[in-house]
Amino acid sequence: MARLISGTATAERLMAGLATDVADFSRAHGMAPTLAAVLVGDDPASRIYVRRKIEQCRKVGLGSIEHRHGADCSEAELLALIDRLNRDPKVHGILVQLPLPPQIDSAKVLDAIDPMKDVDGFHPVNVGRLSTGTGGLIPCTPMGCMMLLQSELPELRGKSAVVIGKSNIVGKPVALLLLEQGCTVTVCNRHTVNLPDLCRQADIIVAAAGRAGLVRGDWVKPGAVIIDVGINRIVGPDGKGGIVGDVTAEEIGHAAAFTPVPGGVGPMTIACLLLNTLQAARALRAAPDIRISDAAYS
Ligand SMILES: Nc1nc2c(c(=O)[nH]1)N[C@@H](CN(C=O)c1ccc(C(=O)N[C@@H](CCC(=O)O)C(=O)O)cc1)CN2
Ligand SMILES: [Mg+2]
Repeated sequence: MARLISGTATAERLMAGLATDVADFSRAHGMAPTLAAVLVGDDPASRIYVRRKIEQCRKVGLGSIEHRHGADCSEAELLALIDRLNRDPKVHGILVQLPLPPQIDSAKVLDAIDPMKDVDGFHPVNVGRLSTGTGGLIPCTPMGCMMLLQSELPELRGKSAVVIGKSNIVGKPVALLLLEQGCTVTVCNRHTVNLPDLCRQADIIVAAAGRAGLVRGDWVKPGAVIIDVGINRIVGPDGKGGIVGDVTAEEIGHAAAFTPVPGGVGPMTIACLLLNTLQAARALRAAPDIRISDAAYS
């Protein structure tokens, strides 16, 4: 039977360690690392995720500020808010919950966030740092994927990995992180010719295509490790709603290990966001002199 890699348990352990580190930071600097979470519009899932992020901040002792705007918020208003948060020395991390309403250019908004406060790791400076392996803030879901994968397979050098999905949030950054660890990476999408054959050769499959049950049992090599990033809302034959991943979980008993949905990568996303907020606060404290806006750092 394949081992279940619990994101819920790993996230809890990560949060327990974080609580200690956050307390140390707060004691040393007389202020808690603080996250500003920006929610625009009324997408129900986004509201739940932002609420959870704020709750989890409280659990580990991080400060948090929530900024809510209606669905009719203009791009200019949002950019003005980002500018204020960039300049606010009491804010160490800025997160703009995605997706944004259609009148707002998401790329423009993400580009406006100070890269040192970009705790989602979506700013082009952090994307560039990731692609050159030169540090920066790493996107939360890919970081969570790597932590879960390495808890099962500590040595990744020489392993073959297939990533299904090329999104900026998951597919591309996770492929870069795998490359950095010495994997041979094939980045695919659900239209890739011979996708099942490519998967059958892989030691690692990261499924991030957003298609319920896309990866079937006979696509999986015995002993492979499967990281399922899909979050697909479905209605079962009994009429009840639920969430499933991109992998047909009941068919992969011959894998070595897999992340479940729910309870796999999802909980790690928020834990890694908290970790990034602490990292950002530390980096800002370490480099106060190069920041024109932070006169309050002493
Ligand atoms: N600014 C950002 N926007 C979005 C991100 C992101 O990382 N930054 N990722 C997703 C949403 N997301 C966090 O924001 C997120 C998604 C899912 C989970 C999670 O814990 N999922 C559960 C199951 C789903 C549920 O219960 O509703 C799980 O997998 O166990 C956490 C965070 C898009 N937007
Ligand atoms: Mg948009």
